[in-house]
Amino acid sequence: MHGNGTAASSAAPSGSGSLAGAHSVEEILETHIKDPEQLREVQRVLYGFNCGHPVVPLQLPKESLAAASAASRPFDFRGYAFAAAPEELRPPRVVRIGLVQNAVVAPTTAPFAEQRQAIWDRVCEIVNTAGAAGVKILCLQEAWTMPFAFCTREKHWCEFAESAESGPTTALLQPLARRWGMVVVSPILERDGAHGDTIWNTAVVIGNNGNVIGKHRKNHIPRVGDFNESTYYMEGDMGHPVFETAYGRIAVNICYGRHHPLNWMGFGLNGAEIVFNPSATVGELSEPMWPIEARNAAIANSYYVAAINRVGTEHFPREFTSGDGKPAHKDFGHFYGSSYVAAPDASRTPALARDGDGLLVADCDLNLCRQLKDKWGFRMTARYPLYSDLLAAYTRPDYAPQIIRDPSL
Ligand SMILES: NC(=O)NCCC(=O)O
Repeated sequence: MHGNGTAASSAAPSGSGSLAGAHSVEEILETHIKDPEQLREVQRVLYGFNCGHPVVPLQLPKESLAAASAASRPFDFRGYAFAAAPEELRPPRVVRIGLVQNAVVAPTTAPFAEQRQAIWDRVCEIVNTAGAAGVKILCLQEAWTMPFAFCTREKHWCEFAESAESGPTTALLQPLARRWGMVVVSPILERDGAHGDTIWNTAVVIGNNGNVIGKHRKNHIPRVGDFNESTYYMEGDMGHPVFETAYGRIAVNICYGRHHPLNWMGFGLNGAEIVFNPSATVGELSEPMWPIEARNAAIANSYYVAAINRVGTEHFPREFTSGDGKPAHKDFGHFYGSSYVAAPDASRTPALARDGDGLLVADCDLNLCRQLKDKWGFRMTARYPLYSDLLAAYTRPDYAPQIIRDPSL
């Protein structure tokens, strides 16, 4: 499945965040299923077919592949193309999107300015590779400018928070967006100066002209395991905005929101064609959910989903606990990368590596969204007034669950 046009690195040492020595589930399947017909059938069932075959590898520009290999550290760089059926009245609407997963660079004990600068430098290298490869909408991982220090509950990490509209990270990305004519989705820790310096987990959407189109604040804050994010910020207050960009209508469902089907639905009702899901999650907690949730959302809402996860293990200077019976520890566990794109027809790309930085490029024909709506009719067969009545009743304090008890009990 890796096929042409990739700069994937060679066999992973086991114990480095790899899967028993492999970079990905796909690599294990390809290595061990020797019969091509059986491999194709496994791919069809597990990864879906797009227009009758597995999602096709994309020929990436040679110069971009060379840039990825020559980067300060090489990264997993691969591309795939989703097609739609030809239509008589509409031309294809193909947009090239990019997903970036990256490990932090400097140790978490380094001065904050040094940590942030090292991440900025690394990610800008990848952003420029994406731009040169023709990516038109790029999304970075959750809270990309910092270590995911929310496990610690220590407040000095709040220093990384900055203005969405005029902070240094937005200023850094604006010229890159202009240079490449690329929309950039930049998930950061936001400090809202106009509202008493409150902090949010926010994705800033920078347009292809370098302007800030808008922002979205994470709707659902986890309270699970070491994800002690509620110590830092509250649930977002911006609903389910969809951003109409030069290349299509996009939305951002930040990390833990992916466990909430109604959150995905909100972006769909507002007309999203691509929903980015920048995340930070670890193997022990959520890995079996990862290949399912984004894909299910793409199917149910007739849009593309770009699922992006942080990668690597981040060690913190002081021990922390989270009241879950685990002994005090200094790391979250391994962020397992494995970013991928899912399409509304139930097909998906293979994942980026579990154990290293990566850039995944995907050509998405947006015509596929309406084609799937026409085929399956989920928007028409949904019973919104029925759900609306249920939710209205459920949110009242006097709600009684609709349970019909077996009278013979
Ligand atoms: N960043 C974040 O919300 N993580 C929560 C864990 C998960 O959703 O898998």
